[in-house]
Amino acid sequence: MTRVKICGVTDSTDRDAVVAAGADAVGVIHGVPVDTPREVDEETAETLAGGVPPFVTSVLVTMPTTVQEAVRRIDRIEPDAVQVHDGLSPAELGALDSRITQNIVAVVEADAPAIEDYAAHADALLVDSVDADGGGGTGETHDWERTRDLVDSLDVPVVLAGGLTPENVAEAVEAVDPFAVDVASGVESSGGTKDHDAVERFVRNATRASEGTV
Ligand SMILES: O=C(O)c1ccccc1NCC(=O)[C@H](O)[C@H](O)COP(=O)(O)O
Repeated sequence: MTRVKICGVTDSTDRDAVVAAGADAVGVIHGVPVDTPREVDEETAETLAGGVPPFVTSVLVTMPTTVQEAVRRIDRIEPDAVQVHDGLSPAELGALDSRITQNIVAVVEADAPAIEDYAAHADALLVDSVDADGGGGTGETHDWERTRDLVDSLDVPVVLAGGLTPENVAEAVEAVDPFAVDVASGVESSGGTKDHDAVERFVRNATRASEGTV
């Protein structure tokens, strides 16, 4: 069963629509030193994460430069899980793990070196297409074959992200068989605003593909 994370919600209307569509996880982006319409301020991140109901996972997506910075953010926002893009080494992820109760999702590029080191210090890996500044939300796909190899070889759950849409997610699920799929720009009507119909189609198409009912 492939789970679904919808990333980069910026208001409660979109958050609630994502939950109503049946997503397993809702991503809230805060503390990223890149220009993105999906980032919210700390107070909004706290409110959005706090409004995610039981049995759905709130995920803080962030790019800390130190463990201390990450801990402070997580303590304030109190998400169910944290997704760390860039900035922290595998050893620093291990240090972070010892200071928080949340699961850590480490973001890697499919062809990055030392992926096994990140896997050893994280609860899950998210394989993404990353821009020059290390940020996500690129809308670009990457080599799904490589991600499929990681699914087969690693012990941790592997999440597929990057350029997914309601139209290609079924093919992606069939090709990679990931633990979860993740999307941000592919289900938007404009930057930072979710298209609720696209969110529903994404969740439906991912779920049906993983159940083999496409
Ligand atoms: O989405 C962003 O703008 C972003 C910026 C900086 C760090 C992370 C970001 N997104 C994280 C995600 O988990 C996205 O869902 C993932 O990168 C896929 O994005 P997309 O290709 O737009 O579906």
